[in-house]
Amino acid sequence: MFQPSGRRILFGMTSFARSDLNGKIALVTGGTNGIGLVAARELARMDAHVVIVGRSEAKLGDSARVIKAETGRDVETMKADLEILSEVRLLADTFSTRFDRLDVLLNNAGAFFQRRAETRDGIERTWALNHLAPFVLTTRLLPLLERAGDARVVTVSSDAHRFGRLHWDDIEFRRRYSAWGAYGQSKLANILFARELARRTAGTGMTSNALHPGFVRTGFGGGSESSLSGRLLRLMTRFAITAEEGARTSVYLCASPTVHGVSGKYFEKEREAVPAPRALDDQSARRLWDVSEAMTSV
Ligand SMILES: NC(=O)c1ccc[n+]([C@@H]2O[C@H](COP(=O)([O-])OP(=O)(O)OC[C@H]3O[C@@H](n4cnc5c(N)ncnc54)[C@H](O)[C@@H]3O)[C@@H](O)[C@H]2O)c1
Repeated sequence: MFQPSGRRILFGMTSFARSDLNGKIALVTGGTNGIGLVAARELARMDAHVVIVGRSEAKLGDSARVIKAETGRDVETMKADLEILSEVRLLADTFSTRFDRLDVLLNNAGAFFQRRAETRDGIERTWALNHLAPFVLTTRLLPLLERAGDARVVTVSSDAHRFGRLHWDDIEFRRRYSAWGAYGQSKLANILFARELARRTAGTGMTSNALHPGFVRTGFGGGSESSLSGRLLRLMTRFAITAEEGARTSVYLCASPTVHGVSGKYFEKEREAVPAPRALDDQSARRLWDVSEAMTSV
């Protein structure tokens, strides 16, 4: 089992008073690129013991070296393709063998898919990666999160949730695929999931929040340049903020003392924000939990 070291560094990029995460264990999905890489680096800089998750061993190694070079901190890596349910479960089980608790879980990995495709499990990819993966990873890691006493689960949603709705009768867009429809639905699900997790863990000390990182210049939307919406997305990135800026709200929710005990909320620009009314619907949040359990309990 992991034993924390005793080193302290207090400097960095965030606008809130720097936290000391010495001895805390943080798991960051999508920690090899974009927002997740910056967030992982900042948590490491605050002395957390950080584990990054990615699909490629080589990319994980490169990212760990970058973080080490910039912070002096070692980060651990765990390989998993989060589109595949068995790999999400294996990741949670491997993590649970290595560590006896988890203080910070940053559900950050996500993507936009221009064309409909299914995973090896036969599940539509956007739904599998953006919603079912964080659902399975978090629920499977709940015993470790509970053991931490005041664990934080932070789920990266998007302002795109505002045009999303839950297509209960066709959640995987089998009838007619819309890339933005699928993405918006998954990001709405992120907020409803964070909210329902907060409700279920109320009073335990654990918190669960969701956020919009801003419009961020990252690898996001890569591979969709051939379509009109993909080209538009790439054009618009000129006006986007940097990954350094885009990681701020994630790091804030993972580490700031200001949000200690705050749960079930949605944040933008390091401030609580009001999501779309659909994202505040507790009945939908409960239904989503049941549907997600049913879809992943095979
Ligand atoms: N960039 C934006 O403008 C923006 C806006 C709103 C929300 N977001 C959200 O922010 C989060 C991070 O995105 P980003 O902008 O840093 O994009 P990115 O493409 O740079 O990073 C996404 C990360 O997810 C990982 N990932 C993708 N598929 C995976 C898989 N199958 N298994 C494991 N890991 C996988 C990638 O390796 C990468 O590390 C996403 O959830 C995205 O929906 C981004």
